Amino acid sequence: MCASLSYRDSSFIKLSANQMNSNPKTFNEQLQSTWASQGSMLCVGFDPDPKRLPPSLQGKSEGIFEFCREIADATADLVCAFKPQFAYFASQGAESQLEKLVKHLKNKYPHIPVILDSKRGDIGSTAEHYALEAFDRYGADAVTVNPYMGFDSVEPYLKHAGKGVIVLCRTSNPGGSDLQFLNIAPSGEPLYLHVARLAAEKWNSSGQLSLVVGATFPDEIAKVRAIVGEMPLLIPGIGAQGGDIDATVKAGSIAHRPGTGMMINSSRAILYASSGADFADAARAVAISTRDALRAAVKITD
Ligand SMILES: O=C(O)c1cc(=O)[nH]c(=O)n1[C@@H]1O[C@H](COP(=O)(O)O)[C@@H](O)[C@H]1O
Repeated sequence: MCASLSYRDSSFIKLSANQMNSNPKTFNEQLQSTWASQGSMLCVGFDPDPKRLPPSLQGKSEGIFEFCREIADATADLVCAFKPQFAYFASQGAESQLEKLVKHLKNKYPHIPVILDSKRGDIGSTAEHYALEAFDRYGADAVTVNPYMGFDSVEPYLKHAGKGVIVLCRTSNPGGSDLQFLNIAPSGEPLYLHVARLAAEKWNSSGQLSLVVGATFPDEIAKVRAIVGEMPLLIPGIGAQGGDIDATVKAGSIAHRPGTGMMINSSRAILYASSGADFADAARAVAISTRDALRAAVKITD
């Protein structure tokens, strides 16, 4: 973006409308497109904690929506995807604000895929309804899913052609090791690698799957990448969780396609860059520096 053009200018919005004409259909196609057109692997996450909203929005009837909309408008040219976190809305009874946010994103930035992070996992008949919730009610392009109840709990999401299904593999939290690092019979490999292998070799005939691997575990990202080929990876854990950007990008890169293959998420470090009235500008500044650090890491790796 040229220096004189602000993200608040109408010509900036027209740029997005033009990109709309070449809006590809599936989640994976959208990602391939934003990796290229935005030159970014940054995913901005919306985790709107009511206690951390700027004073002007606290207690306001649509304060959560307004906060997220401002951040989205300030960062839309910097991201490959957006990721609203369901619990932050549901805990406040703010589902209608989540619906409104996704509508805003899809109307104004139809080229940017929206991931609903709800980490659902249940028996097939119930999973069918979680899939309807994500794709029909909220209009998300992709959803995070917990695979630890097995394939019949993942399959209902795959029936929604073209939608992305992002399966937890090696999560970013320390406690993920309690189960995901356990070596399992007969191969003796850790459970998370078994999940990666199932995803790559058995579950992905429709090409809709991605995997979650935490930036806090770069060695594990590399092991997963070696198994899954070019499958997209959602990588949370930079920013507030302290994951190393250079190590993450090195580990998750696809050798012959630099700058693709990863949605590297940051939520709190961007959302709460300032607690004052300048929160959107401050979020933009951190998003720019994060995107640029990711770009620089791609150059080192290339
Ligand atoms: O699926 C996720 O998005 C996710 C998986 C994981 O392993 N770790 C993880 O932090 N997340 C989510 O990614 C976001 C990380 O937020 P920050 O730590 O604030 O950047 C939160 O919404 C988490 O729920």
